[in-house]
Amino acid sequence: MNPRVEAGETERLQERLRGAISEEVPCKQVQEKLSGLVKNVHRKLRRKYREGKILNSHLVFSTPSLNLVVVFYSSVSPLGKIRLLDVGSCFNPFLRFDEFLTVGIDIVPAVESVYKCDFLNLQLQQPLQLAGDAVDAFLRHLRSPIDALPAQLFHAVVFSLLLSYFPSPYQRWICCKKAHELLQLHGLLLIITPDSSHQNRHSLMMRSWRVAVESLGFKRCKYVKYSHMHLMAFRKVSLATTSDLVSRNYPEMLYIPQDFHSNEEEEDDAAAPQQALRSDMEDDQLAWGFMELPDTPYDSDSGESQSSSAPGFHETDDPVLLQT
Ligand SMILES: C[S@@+](CC[C@H](N)C(=O)[O-])C[C@H]1O[C@@H](n2cnc3c(N)ncnc32)[C@H](O)[C@@H]1O
Repeated sequence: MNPRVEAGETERLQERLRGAISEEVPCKQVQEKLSGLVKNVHRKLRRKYREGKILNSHLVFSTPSLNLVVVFYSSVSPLGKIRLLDVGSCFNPFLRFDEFLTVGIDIVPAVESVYKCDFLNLQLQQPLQLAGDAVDAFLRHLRSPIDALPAQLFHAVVFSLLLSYFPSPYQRWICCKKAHELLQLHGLLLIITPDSSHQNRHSLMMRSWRVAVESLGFKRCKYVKYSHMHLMAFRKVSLATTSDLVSRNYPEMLYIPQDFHSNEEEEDDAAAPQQALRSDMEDDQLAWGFMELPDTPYDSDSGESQSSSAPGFHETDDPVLLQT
């Protein structure tokens, strides 16, 4: 049971969910607009990074996840590259890592190497019946825009700062479901999602996400909380999803605090432009908020602090990784 769903709240949530589903098509234009706005912030962040003012947020966030993918697959697939799909890739940050055959997709790509693709509307096709080399060749010859991909194509799918971008839990759910279909059995889904609170205030939310994602046929094998970030790795352990999807309302378990803001609150925000405008100093502070130090993780899901100083890679409960 979703811990946030109390008596009487279920109906309201279902109402919102129904609204979100029916609004999906016009939503595309809104998302493209939103995406443009976010890209401006990213452009600013990258400029400041180049000027030496901040670290590259993506690389800092992603390092532990990269370690996880590389360690995992070096045992399973010693030959060939790790086929990695970066959804909402923006500027293709994984391209520079030799270990990966990276496919970056985005609804509004910021660089030419990223393929244009609306992941929510991506069509899934039958898996390719090809040898590994031929699958790699297929990926190297993709053309933009991508409207469809074969199932079971990738070793890893990355959602870095993607899920919280969507305005409805149902859309986050669709993303996780597509990731499950696109992954080979034992493949990894890596989710990196921001958290406004550096305490473990949102640990119930993360537990809720875990239940929802696992119901699709995943098993969580890694979780790290940085002060303003959650990193989760899920392994695809089953080709099938659970059969009680509807009765358990799993999609709504992928909630974020903003989902519970009322329309009035949203309108108040929109009607107060001077509050939304930030000074350069506030922008800098925001940028610093994106910067994470990889040596201060703690597991807010268990309530335990992780004291190891190894930068963000502490594997304790993944049987395959333990064998390596
Ligand atoms: C917050 S940015 C994250 C960028 C990058 N992954 C990172 O970690 O820095 C979210 C990205 O998701 C993209 N996006 C939003 N909706 C999408 C969709 N339906 N399909 C593909 N990408 C989408 C946006 O264009 C944006 O580039």
